[in-house]
Amino acid sequence: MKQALVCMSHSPLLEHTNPPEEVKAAVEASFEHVRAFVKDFDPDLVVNFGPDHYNGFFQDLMPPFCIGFKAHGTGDYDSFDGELNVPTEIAEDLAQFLVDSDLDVAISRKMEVDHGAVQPMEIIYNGDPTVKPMIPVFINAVARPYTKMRRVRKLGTAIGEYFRNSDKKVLFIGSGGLSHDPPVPRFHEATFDQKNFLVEGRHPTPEFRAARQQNTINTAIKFAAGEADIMDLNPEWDLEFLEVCKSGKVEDFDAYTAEEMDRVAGHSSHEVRTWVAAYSALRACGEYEVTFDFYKPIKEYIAGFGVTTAVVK
Ligand SMILES: O=C(O)CCc1cccc(O)c1O
Ligand SMILES: [Fe+2]
Repeated sequence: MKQALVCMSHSPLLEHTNPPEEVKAAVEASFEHVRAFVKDFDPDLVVNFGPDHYNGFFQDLMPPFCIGFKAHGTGDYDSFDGELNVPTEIAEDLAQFLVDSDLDVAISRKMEVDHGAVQPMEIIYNGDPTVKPMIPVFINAVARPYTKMRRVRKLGTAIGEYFRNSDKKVLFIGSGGLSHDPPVPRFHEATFDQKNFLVEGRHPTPEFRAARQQNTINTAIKFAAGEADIMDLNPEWDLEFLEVCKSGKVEDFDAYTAEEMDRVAGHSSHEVRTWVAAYSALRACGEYEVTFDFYKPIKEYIAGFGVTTAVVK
């Protein structure tokens, strides 16, 4: 078994809000399963498909995709703050392969990644995402225009092709989703100050960051109480998406459009793009089997919370 996958929702609220005990226990049990799965697979290398929430990427220069040659964590919500363990030469070679495959990706030698990118690795490796070499692949999930899902699938497929015959054991990670609508400003609906933040907000003051995070926490608490002004979770949409993941028919992801996702699954449902890339990468390595899946809509986390593992058959 040379390739495996973990796709899971993330939420910065895991440590900040309080779902019922049985919900917390079920989520923790799913994390425990993922840890055991990865321990057993024992990857040599991780390819981490992650979104960003205006901590690393802003609208001064927003690429659809970016391969990190070097990267560090921004430490938002007490997530990992420091240099990540990126195998630069492999990342460079991968980027060349992608361009040669007609996939014109951006690259960064100083990529900043937030909780959305590092949380699965932190969960798997008890808080330390540097335990294994990791290539961070950024996928825009917050700023229009969104690439077609087909392009995300093609990116994932090409990355899978790159690793298909590698002698390294590769773990593909997708982080985010499923349906959810946390309070991330959207440019055309934003106030003057929010617009300024979306363009110029890199490296905020500690006070600004704390206020922003507190606003998300307050929204989650209100949402759980049925009082927040954000879109509801959509378990039906989530379960359907999980069925596509399980089917192995990654072309079926192409039918998802940004308009419909915004309308029915919330403005951050675009984070499932990371799953589409990861599942497409795995599929390019061979027929796969989903070996574990967990799902619960969790308002306290503002997330249709899904966790899956898969291996090439
Ligand atoms: O910090 C932010 O702007 C958004 C935080 C956030 C909240 C709930 C679910 C998520 O996936 C997420 O990222
Ligand atoms: Fe997120």
